[in-house]
Amino acid sequence: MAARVLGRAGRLAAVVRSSAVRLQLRLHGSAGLRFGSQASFFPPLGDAMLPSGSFNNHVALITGGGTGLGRAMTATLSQLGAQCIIASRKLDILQRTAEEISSQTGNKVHAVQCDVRDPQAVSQCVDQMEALTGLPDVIINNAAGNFVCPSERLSPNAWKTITDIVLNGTAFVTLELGKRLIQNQKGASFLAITTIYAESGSGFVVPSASAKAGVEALYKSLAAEWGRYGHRFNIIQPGPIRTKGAFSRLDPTGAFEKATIDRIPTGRLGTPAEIANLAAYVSSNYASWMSGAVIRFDGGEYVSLAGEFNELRSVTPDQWKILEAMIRNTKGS
Ligand SMILES: CCCCC/C=C\CC/C=C/C=C/C(=O)SCCNC(=O)CCNC(=O)[C@H](O)C(C)(C)COP(=O)(O)OP(=O)(O)OC[C@H]1O[C@@H](n2cnc3c(N)ncnc32)[C@H](O)[C@@H]1OP(=O)(O)O
Ligand SMILES: NC(=O)C1=CN([C@@H]2O[C@H](COP(=O)(O)OP(=O)(O)OC[C@H]3O[C@@H](n4cnc5c(N)ncnc54)[C@H](OP(=O)(O)O)[C@@H]3O)[C@@H](O)[C@H]2O)C=CC1
Repeated sequence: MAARVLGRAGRLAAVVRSSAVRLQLRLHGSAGLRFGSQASFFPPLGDAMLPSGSFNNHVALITGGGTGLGRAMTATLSQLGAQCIIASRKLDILQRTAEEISSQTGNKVHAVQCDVRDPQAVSQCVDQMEALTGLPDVIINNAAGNFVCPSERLSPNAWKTITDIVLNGTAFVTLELGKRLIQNQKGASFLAITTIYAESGSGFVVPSASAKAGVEALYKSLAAEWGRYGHRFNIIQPGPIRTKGAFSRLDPTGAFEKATIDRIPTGRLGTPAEIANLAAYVSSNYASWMSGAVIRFDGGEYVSLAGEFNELRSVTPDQWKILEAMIRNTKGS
């Protein structure tokens, strides 16, 4: 019996060896299980998750709240009762978003122009906010700038532009509000939106990776320092979620979308409504014991990219029979 199995394994191994070049186990080819079909196991839900009224009597500031993920977070917080202030450079876009969300939720959304790179503009934005709503209970640092670019093509101003928006902008908003909140003895939840590559680093988005890593250090540090003032600091690292702002600058031709989805274990991109629900939870009183947390929200993309053997997902059951036979057939080292 054992001899028969070994004989069969030997023949299978010979087949593998003789066609090694042709077969190459097609690790990167289309012979393996197609990824993406598993998305049906993980359908995104769009409704607000928290009980209605969870943010009644709360004021929330969302930077970059006029578009993309910031807009979705604003819509969810507003639906849950918050009075929101959205701030960024383009007042016309902010005003349109504010009107649309207000008319849907019945809760006021204020639009305030602010370039977060300019500390004076940030201070004026907070003045305006204090006059409109008072100081906020919830601050979401979501504004960002990014584009893919080989690092040897980056000018000093390109580097400065991204790091100014992402790291300095987040710091200016956080410090200005933090100081005023401390002075007024008012607690607050601060949330920063970073990326999964803030942790790993990534080529071709080096200013963004460096600045987002700085944001994470800032928020973890302040979580430790400012808990005594009633302030919580948390971080969400999103994986790919389709927005015009991100995809037009990171994958302008759409050439990388399929490969991106193929490596995500849940088989799909995230949705703005999903991250909005997470941001709402983290910013709510239901999460009052959460501080200093870094929450990766990426459908499994990070671990999928990290594991050295994960490409073996492409090996078919028939190929596994051959591989297993070869491995079992090996004697000694
Ligand atoms: C499906 C697969 C792929 C998708 C993967 C998706 C997710 C994976 C993880 C994603 C992480 C996402 C992180 C993000 O942050 S996405 C957010 C993107 N949104 C934005 O960027 C919105 C705001 N952006 C802007 O306003 C501009 O793009 C800006 C950042 C360039 C800033 O605008 P502005 O202040 O007007 O700056 P400019 O004067 O235009 O430029 C300043 C400086 O930069 C140089 N520069 C601009 N663009 C490029 C480029 N494409 N390449 C190289 N250099 C560039 C520009 O020339 C200036 O430098 P000078 O030296 O010439 O002065
Ligand atoms: N979508 C994705 O797949 C991912 C997104 N992220 C992060 O999510 C967040 C939202 O990105 P997303 O919604 O996709 O992209 P958007 O481009 O839609 O959002 C970026 C926002 O930042 C604002 N902004 C840019 N520069 C400034 C500035 N100098 N001052 C004030 N506001 C500014 C923009 O408004 P305006 O132009 O009016 O200033 C815009 O509303 C970002 O932090 C991004 O890094 C992270 C990982 C993945």
